[in-house]
Amino acid sequence: MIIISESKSIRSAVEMQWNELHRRKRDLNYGRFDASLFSRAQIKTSVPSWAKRIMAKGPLDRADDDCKKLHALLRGLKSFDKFTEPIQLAMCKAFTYFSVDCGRTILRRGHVGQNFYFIFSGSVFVNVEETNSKGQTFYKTEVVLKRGESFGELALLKDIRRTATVTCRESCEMFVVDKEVFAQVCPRIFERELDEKLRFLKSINIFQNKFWSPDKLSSLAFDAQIQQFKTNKVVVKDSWKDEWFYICMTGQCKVIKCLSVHDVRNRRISVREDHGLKGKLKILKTSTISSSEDDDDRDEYFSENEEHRMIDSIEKKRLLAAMEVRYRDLDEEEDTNKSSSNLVLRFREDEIKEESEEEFEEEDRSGIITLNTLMREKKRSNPDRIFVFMHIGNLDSKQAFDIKPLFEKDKDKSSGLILVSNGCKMFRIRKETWKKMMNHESEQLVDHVKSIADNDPYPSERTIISSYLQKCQWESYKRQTVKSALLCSNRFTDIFIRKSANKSNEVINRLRRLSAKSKPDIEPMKKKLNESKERDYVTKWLADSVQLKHKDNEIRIEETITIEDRRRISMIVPKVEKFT
Ligand SMILES: Nc1ncnc2c1ncn2[C@@H]1O[C@@H]2COP(=O)(O)O[C@H]2[C@H]1O
Repeated sequence: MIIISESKSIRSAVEMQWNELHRRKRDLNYGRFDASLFSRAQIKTSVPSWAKRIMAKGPLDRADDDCKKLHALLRGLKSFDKFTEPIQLAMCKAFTYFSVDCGRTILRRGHVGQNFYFIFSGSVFVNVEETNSKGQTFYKTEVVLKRGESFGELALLKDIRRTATVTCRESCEMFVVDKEVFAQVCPRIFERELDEKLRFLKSINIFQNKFWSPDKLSSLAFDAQIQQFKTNKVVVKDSWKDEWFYICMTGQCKVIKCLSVHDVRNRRISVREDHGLKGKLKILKTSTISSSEDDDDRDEYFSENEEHRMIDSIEKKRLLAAMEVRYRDLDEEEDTNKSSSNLVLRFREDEIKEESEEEFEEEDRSGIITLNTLMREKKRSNPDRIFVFMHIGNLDSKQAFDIKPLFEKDKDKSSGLILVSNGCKMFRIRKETWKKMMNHESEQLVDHVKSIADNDPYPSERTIISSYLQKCQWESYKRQTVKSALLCSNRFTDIFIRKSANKSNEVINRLRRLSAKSKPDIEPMKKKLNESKERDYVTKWLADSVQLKHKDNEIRIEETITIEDRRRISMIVPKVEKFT
């Protein structure tokens, strides 16, 4: 028999928020026609009445055909598919049907376990008790489980009390296995899962050490979870704040750093000027970000406004760009053999696609969001700030993600790294479990893990900011050179103005305004472009166009220019061809 607790349980903040939101929605929609009740999704996810009738029979009264029918209904559910077919059929003989309304408590932490549950429809909150720094206990939603997932196995497997409180998030339909049946058929499958986790742990660098006793590894494996993520789903929003420590089992993830331009501007980080542009290009004012060697060198081509304009255009495009940066650490910078082109960041506009509101809703329900949603969340919570998302590396199979937060405190409250799936299976260990375990471990073990953390492959925040600033400088330099090239070549400007007359008065006016200013000397700029190691197409094109000798037919400008330049240059390109 299934007993649902009638008394009110202590809710987590997430749960209360959810209930409040849904109460308001319900009030708002009261009396309205609910089309969702008739949607295909709804029809598909309710337990059919024939299945309920089968489950109303006792196990001995169920014919083989009944079991096969139930089996066909449940096949495809993630948790159910973990079991072998004979076990699945055995469970079909014993399943009972259970439906529960939103807000009810299904099982409570500390109680004796009686059942194991498969969720057929709806979703549940798994709430665990936590203690804050003041010693107060509170409930926190650990995870939201949905259709296809199961819960309630820990108490039955380990013969312990319930480890969490499970409450109903949306009205749920469940298939329930009694503990006796569970004890007969299920443990083997969980043992196999535990074996898989143990084998994986042992294959990871951090755990290959004689100081990890088999017992320690087993308890880590028992507490660990395996999760799968589809492409573009956010695995970790912030590595400093996440309560889990992740290792990639299969597939790959992108490691992304979110920079707030506001913070960048206020950090006094110097930009190394070692890529042929020394002393000339300071996008950021020396009052906000200093260049260590050249504070007094005010020979700037670009004002702060210039930078704002560039950032604004990014903003307008809602780009909050996912960028690619290959970096080198400032500490390594003595190695002058490395090409400065390593510092180039590339916009990945293609990755920022619009999402429909529906998709957004769906993600909210599952609790896992996409990178786009995370970007929007950031923007929404800090509307005055401009964020830049930089792709700083990848996480491949058997690699652990950002080990440092396991040892260090986030002293300066800077944000950590973001992990986004490219399609992956992840292994996660609760940081709390890890820390408790490490407290009792030998110093050698701690040193072993720390030494691995020290070889973390990700650049420091300082390096990332420095690389970003260099990128800004370079983009700005290129933009200014385009401007100069336009001004210097009368013929070019004339054609541009004439041909675009019908298209945009604004552009023409802007060009006229530019022409009114004094023309910069193009020769030093040309020299810089030629000297620069960054020989991309735009550079080449600009250098050549000044001499009116370029061969434009081969130039794939679309691939190489920044978003803002593209607007300006794409209008020019057809005319450029006439020079050949
Ligand atoms: N962090 C978690 N992630 C997913 N499920 C959990 C988590 N913690 C507890 N549970 C589930 O919640 C259940 C509570 O009862 P049990 O301890 O029997 O088994 C537990 C697990 O099935």
